[in-house]
Amino acid sequence: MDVLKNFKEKAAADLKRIVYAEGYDERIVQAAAQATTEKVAAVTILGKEAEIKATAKETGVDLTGVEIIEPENSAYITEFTDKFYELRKHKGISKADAEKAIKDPLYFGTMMIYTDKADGMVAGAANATGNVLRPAFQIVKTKPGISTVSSAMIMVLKDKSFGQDGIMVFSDCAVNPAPNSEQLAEIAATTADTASTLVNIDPQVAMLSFSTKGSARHDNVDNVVRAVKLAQENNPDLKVDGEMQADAALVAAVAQKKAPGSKVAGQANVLIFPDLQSGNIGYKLVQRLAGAEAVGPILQGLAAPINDLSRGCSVEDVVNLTAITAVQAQNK
Ligand SMILES: CC(C)(COP(=O)(O)OP(=O)(O)OC[C@H]1O[C@@H](n2cnc3c(N)ncnc32)[C@H](O)[C@@H]1OP(=O)(O)O)[C@@H](O)C(=O)NCCC(=O)NCCS
Ligand SMILES: CC(=O)OP(=O)(O)O
Repeated sequence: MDVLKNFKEKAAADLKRIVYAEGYDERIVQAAAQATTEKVAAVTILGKEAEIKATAKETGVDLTGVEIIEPENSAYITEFTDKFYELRKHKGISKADAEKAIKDPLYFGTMMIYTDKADGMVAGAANATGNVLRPAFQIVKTKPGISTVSSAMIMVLKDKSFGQDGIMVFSDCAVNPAPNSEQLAEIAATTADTASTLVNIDPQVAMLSFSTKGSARHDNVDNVVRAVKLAQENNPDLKVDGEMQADAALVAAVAQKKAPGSKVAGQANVLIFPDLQSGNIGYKLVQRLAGAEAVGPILQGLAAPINDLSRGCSVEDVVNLTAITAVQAQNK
């Protein structure tokens, strides 16, 4: 299964408008040209028009068909400022604070989505994750029924014996530093949904720990044990089990010894990490040491698709995440 080709084909079938907030980054300008040529999305770049055009010239890319908006000089400033002020005035912000925030391309781009001027946003090539997340949390907020936004990484492994034909989904690798049991249980269910709707995986969810079925005792283990119970109770049809170590989740022979009788152990294709330290470190190790392609982080649970890039991203990574964001917008 060529996952990324699938996303691009789906995106091209019903073109969505995706905003790039970081027009000052060369990779973003190149990606805008590529995504437009490949018909992955209709792209709007935010930033200084003269600078963006100069970057395009220097890097030899053609921006025909790409929309460029300068937030500071945009006709939308008053509308966006008023809307943002209404959304955040209970937090004590002034109109001047609202206008200052809205001139930041990350807030401006998020407000374009909120006001239906765009379908999704991709940012984070030049910004830390927190900067991309804050406007999303403050403006578009969560989908009905979801309280915690989290993230999924689609891992395309070289060894096709793992996951579903080498495809696995990891979470949470980007958002919640220390999820409690309720949040972990919700992250498990949301990630299973992402796995089935975005990559057509029949989810088998392992909730990871340094303990398998009571082999170790610690408060951190108890947090995962409670999360497993909640995830099972709240989603009776979901194949979810734990707490288990990564080897028990992935290797049938180990699963037989450590978690006999588990319907998930040994064949997990969705891995839920107990916290952000393990999740972020875990995906980067698999990416760098096992040569896996790591697509994401894809934000899940937001009311509209906004996705964060790693600052180490390539132009191809930006185009791939654009395709995924566009497909999320189609599924919205
Ligand atoms: C996500 C993050 C930016 C939240 O920032 P914060 O300033 O600590 O969060 P706050 O507690 O002040 O919350 C800000 C708002 O976001 C909301 N929020 C925070 N986390 C949320 C979540 N997971 N889902 C939904 N809303 C969330 C809060 O409810 C709050 O809303 P409000 O202002 O309307 O009351 C922070 O948790 C973070 O930095 N996470 C790690 C990101 C990271 O560095 N990842 C590693 C690299 S990918
Ligand atoms: C997802 C992630 O780790 O992002 P960054 O590398 O930008 O911190």
